[in-house]
Amino acid sequence: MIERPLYLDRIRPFIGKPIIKIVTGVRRSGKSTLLQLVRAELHSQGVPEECMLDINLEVYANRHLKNPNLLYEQVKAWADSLGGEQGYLFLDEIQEVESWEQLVPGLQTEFLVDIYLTGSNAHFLSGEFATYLSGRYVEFEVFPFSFSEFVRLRADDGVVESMDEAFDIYRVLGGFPFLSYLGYAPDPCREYLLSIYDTVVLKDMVERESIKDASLLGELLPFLIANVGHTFSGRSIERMLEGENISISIGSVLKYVQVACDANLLYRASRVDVMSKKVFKSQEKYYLVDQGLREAVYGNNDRNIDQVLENIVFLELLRYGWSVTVGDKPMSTSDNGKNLSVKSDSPSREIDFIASKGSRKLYLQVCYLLADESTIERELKPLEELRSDYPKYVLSLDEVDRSQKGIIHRDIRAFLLDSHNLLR
Ligand SMILES: Nc1ncnc2c1ncn2[C@@H]1O[C@H](COP(=O)(O)OP(=O)(O)OP(=O)(O)O)[C@@H](O)[C@H]1O
Repeated sequence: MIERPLYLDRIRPFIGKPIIKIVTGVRRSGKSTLLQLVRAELHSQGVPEECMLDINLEVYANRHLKNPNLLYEQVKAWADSLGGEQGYLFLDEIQEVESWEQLVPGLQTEFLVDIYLTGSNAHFLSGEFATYLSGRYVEFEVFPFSFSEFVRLRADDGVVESMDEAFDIYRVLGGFPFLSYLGYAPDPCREYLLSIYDTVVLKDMVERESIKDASLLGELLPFLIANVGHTFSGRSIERMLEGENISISIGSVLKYVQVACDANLLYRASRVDVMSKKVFKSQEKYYLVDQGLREAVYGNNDRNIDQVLENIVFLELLRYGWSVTVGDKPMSTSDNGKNLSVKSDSPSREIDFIASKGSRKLYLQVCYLLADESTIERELKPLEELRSDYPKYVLSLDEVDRSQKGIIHRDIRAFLLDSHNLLR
């Protein structure tokens, strides 16, 4: 098991404080394991085992605890036994408990225990949840491994390889932690990733949202996954699917896309005019929570390398808490706006990502190789024309440094390995 300082550093200030800690994220991204890391940290600080109660509500042996009254009784018995010592309560897959959002805040106030919950995001979005827990929780979203976590895990597993070799695996198979147990062998990894995909679709989308036409969703999702990083509109998708004899209304497209976002499968980057800050409706781009899922569902990660690299950088920015939009028409503009942006369709005018975090901002272009003068011009020009003191990056797989005119060129792999310093 590798440490995940990216998340632990964020959770740490809240440990022992009277606020509920909720760990969300796509299935199998490492939420339960993160809670184990929190427990290990408490342990190393001298918190005795009996002061921690860990209940996984998906385990068969705990099925009776899905009844909130029985869960309440069990927590009460444990809390009473602590004789005034601080208790730490870990409830894994809390959505399994009926009306959990009514139970949990009461546990905190009645027994003064420090509470940690996990569940997939889709389950934390209900109106009920907001009513009962508003202002009483902090949320931490866990993503599959970043490239640097992936490299750390490979090193822990004793694998000796170059950064390029490691990245070639990562950009195809992605960062789901369990893949290391499969030795990153392509076929078993593909099967494993498809099983995650199927579970997310079935449990977090179809069942939860009571989607009647699951087969339509099954047709739409692979299409969206194939097109990550491309500009999207409900109408363009409707038309393209029509070409394949699939009939779907714009309303259904938009609804299904939202459901995929709620399930932490897709992430939206809206497009903004860098000058006016106007948001262009329906010209968004979507990215997938993990590029390995794209390879499993659609394939072609090797061929569609530009899209995959964009996806990797977008997710890295989210991991570090940046908000990301797509930037349009950056000609002769200055930048006081918030958010990160994506490319427009007029090549010389787009900026792949505008990322914002508090008062910080970054402009980033992502491409495979700055192979010729026209590519260099296309990628660098929009940044050159932007009058801004914020850092401007061009990220590619070139090893030759093409930094110029205030634009920092970085090898994507090196950027990702240094993101703890650059993006924190
Ligand atoms: N930090 C880590 N180091 C090594 N392996 C990990 C790490 N985190 C998770 N894993 C492995 O990945 C798999 C999934 O992890 P985990 O069960 O924590 O995910 P989860 O998000 O809680 O899953 P689910 O959504 O199904 O509840 C497990 O096999 C676990 O051992």
